[in-house]
This record gives sequence, structure tokens and C-alpha cells, in this order.
Amino acid sequence: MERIDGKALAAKVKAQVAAEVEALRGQGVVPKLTVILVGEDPASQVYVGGKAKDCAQCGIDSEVLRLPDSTTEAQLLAEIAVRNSDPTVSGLLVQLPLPRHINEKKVIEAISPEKDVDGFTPVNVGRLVIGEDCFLPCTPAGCIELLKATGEPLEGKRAVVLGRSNIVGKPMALLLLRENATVTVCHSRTRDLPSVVREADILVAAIGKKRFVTPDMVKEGALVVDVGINRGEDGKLYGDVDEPGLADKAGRITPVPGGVGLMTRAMLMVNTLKAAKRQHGLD
Ligand SMILES: Nc1nc(=O)c2c([nH]1)NC[C@@H]1CN(c3ccc(C(=O)N[C@@H](CCC(=O)O)C(=O)O)cc3)C=[N+]21
Repeated sequence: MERIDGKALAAKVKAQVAAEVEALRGQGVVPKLTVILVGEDPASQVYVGGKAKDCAQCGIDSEVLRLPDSTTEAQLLAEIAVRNSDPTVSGLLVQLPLPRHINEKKVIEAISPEKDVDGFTPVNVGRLVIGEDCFLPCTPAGCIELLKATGEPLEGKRAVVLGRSNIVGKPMALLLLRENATVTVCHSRTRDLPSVVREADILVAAIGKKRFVTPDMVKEGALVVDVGINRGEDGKLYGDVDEPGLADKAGRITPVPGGVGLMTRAMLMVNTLKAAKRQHGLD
């Protein structure tokens, strides 16, 4: 299988964002992303650092609000409310997962839909379902860009999404549908899952299990998008797909690392730019 270069595509997307941000600055508009991080989750620390770096590359101001693990839900909601009504904040994101004593649903619902650059609020999810303009969730949006970058038409293809989470599987299915693919969503209760996966011209693996997709499950010539980020005992990152096992197959695959994760971050920059433009009536 040939690799789809997520690093190159992310760089291209960020360069386009940077050019637009520069033009916006000329009009006196400076986009800003605020990330709220509660607690000390080590993976979250890494992701948040990556986002700050991307912002710097794009000329987007960034601010990280670090709150202790002991933060109450009410305190977090109050911090969100301050950013919702701060006109200098274009995009607002609360890093997940949150400590167990905080209700994730309540927190997401508190974010202003006009600043919801993750595309996680019910308003944006609803807009996505009915095909209105909205903030697309970054990971699925990045997956679509990776698929489009292959130059292969998505229309009419059989797409299989492995996983049905609110942040990846479900919105991914909707975005593929919007591209006129024929979409099947598989999950832990799917009967004879391997035979369903084998039908896929386009396979999006977002099940969160290291190398769950074995070579016998992948159709010859398929486009495979690997959303998995599983840390192995050896400290290395593994996707949901056994990529080395697919070496002799025709088709294309996004690597882990170097694929979907980088595009997730690039799409966050796209959304933050879009938020700033909309808030200034420029979109
Ligand atoms: N509100 C919220 N929004 C998110 O978008 C969000 C979140 N919470 N919580 C956690 C997940 C995970 N996530 C990733 C982002 C970038 C990489 C990434 O850049 N990965 C690199 C390498 C990373 C490494 O080496 O550790 C790559 O795949 O090449 C991975 C994962 C965003 N998430």
C-alpha cells in the first residue's frame, strides 16, 4: 500500500490558513484560539502543546488556560462563560477527557456554538446532520481532506466506518454521505464484522484498538484512513490498522503517526480562522 502523506497535506492547509490570517490582520482582525485544559492528563499536555505550535505557524494568537484537577464543574462553566463573551476569543475548546467529577455533556453544551471550533456542541452537530453551514469536527474533516488528496472520487464508493463515537464515527459517516459515498457504520455489536469491512472501498478505522484491522479484512485497492492512536507497551504509537501487514496490497493508507492526527490539528486552524471571519461578518 502507498502512504498518504498527512504531514505534507497538513503543512499545505496551514500555509493557506496563514496566508488568510495575514490578510485578516491587515483588516485589523486577529484570530485567537483559547484552549482550556483541566488536570494533568499527559496525552492532553502533548496535544495542547501541538495546538499552540500550529497557532504560531498560522499567525493565530493562542492562549491555554490550565486549571487544576480539583476544579469544580461550576468553576469550569464560569471560565467558559467569560470566554464566550470575550470578543477577542475567536475559538474556544475544552480539551477532553475531563476529570471524572465534571459532566462532559454540560461543559460542551456551555460553549458558544459560534466559537465551537471542535464542532462538538449540539447546535453544530444538528447543523451538520441537516447539511447547514457549521463547524465540522476536526478529525472527521481531516479524514475527508486526506481522502480527497488521493484524487480518487468518493462518490458512489462503499465506505465503511469502524466505530460510532460522537467525535469520530458518527460525524465521519455524515461527511462521507455528503460526499455521496454509500456508508455503513460498524461497531462492537456488528455481526460478522470482518465480512462487512472487506466490502469497503473506503475504510475509516476509529475503533481505538491497536491493529484491530488485519490484512484479511482489507479489500485490494482500498483507501484506508487510520484514526487510531494507541500507545503500545513499547511506548510507540499504533494505529487501528496493521499497516505493515498491508505492504503487499494495492491501495492507500494514512500512517500513524503522520496521518490523521496532524490533519486534525490543521482543521482546527481552519475552524479558528472561520470563526474569526464569521464573528467579523467577513465569511
Ligand atoms: N476537545 C478536544 N478536541 C480534540 O481535538 C481532542 C481532544 N479534545 N482530546 C484528545 C483528542 C486527540 N487529538 C489528537 C490531536 C493531534 C494528534 C497528533 O498530532 N498526532 C501526531 C503525533 C502525536 C504523538 O506523537 O504523540 C500524529 O498522529 O502524527 C493526535 C491526537 C485531539 N483530540
